[in-house]
Amino acid sequence: MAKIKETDKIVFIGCGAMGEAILKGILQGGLVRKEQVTAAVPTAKRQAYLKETYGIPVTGDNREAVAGAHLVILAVKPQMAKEAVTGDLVAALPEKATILSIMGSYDLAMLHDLVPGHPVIRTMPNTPLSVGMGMTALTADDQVAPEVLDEAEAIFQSCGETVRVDEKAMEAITAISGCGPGYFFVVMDALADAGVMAGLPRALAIKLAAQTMAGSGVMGLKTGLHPAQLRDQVTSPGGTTIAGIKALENHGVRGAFYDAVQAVLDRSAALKK
Ligand SMILES: NC(=O)C1=CN([C@@H]2O[C@H](COP(=O)(O)OP(=O)(O)OC[C@H]3O[C@@H](n4cnc5c(N)ncnc54)[C@H](OP(=O)(O)O)[C@@H]3O)[C@@H](O)[C@H]2O)C=CC1
Ligand SMILES: O=C(O)[C@@H]1CCC=N1
Repeated sequence: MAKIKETDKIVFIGCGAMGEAILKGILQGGLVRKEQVTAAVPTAKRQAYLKETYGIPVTGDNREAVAGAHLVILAVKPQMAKEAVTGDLVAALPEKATILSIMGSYDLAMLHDLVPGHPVIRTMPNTPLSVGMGMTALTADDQVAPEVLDEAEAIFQSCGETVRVDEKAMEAITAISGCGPGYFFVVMDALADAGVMAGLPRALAIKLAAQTMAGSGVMGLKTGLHPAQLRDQVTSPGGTTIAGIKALENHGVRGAFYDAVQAVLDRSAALKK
């Protein structure tokens, strides 16, 4: 894993759910010292929380935050990008600063318009980053120095897996791993509800559903087997699991995922306009 120089300053513009997950990962993983990191968020409450929890410098002034920055992580909602990254902020950026965006539906061309003249990296992380199990895709323009891209990848490797991709894959990746935790929490909640219906206490039903999802995911990763083979291992002929799977298929579970992914692609395209 690439190292980040002790003299390099990393700045978060916006530090909510995802920004904090990345911040926690790089501090806990020892990738950077807390003195190297600065966060800029507008509300006093969030500023106080980040300062107290992580001991990092925090400010409400985005321009002040980027002074001396090596890497600027844009972790605001895409709808807030133009408000957060004003012309004044761009003027205050050090000439060599690289911009790393985690904003969904914000492509490299849009990033170049936002931060003209700076190398840009586009990423799509996900919330399991906060427990060291993230999945992050990265793509960059050819202005990004290879060592800076390595450092950017190291940030996300400190809290999960990474993959470098062509930009054209980013929207589909958003629909699978970026939004995926949302789908799986719906499934977890639904399975737990069904357990409650079958008479289990709520806390036990949630634990059974969550550990089963986590264990199945790890099996998929560790065995390298096709999901259909893993499903077959659970499914005795004439047994109980196949009865449950038939009910799921009757309810169109596969079609529901095709539709979910298509809905994200459509929404992403609409947001770009
Ligand atoms: N959540 C997810 O699963 C994923 C999110 N993303 C992307 O990450 C980005 C952030 O999402 P998420 O963390 O969920 O959002 P949050 O709403 O949790 O965080 C947004 C942050 O931006 C700050 N902010 C708002 N306006 C400004 C401004 N003008 N200047 C500086 N900071 C500002 C907020 O500050 P304050 O707290 O003070 O209001 C907050 O800290 C989005 O672009 C999203 O597409 C990508 C992958 C997954
Ligand atoms: O819903 C969103 O906008 C972000 C993008 C990927 C996951 N969450």
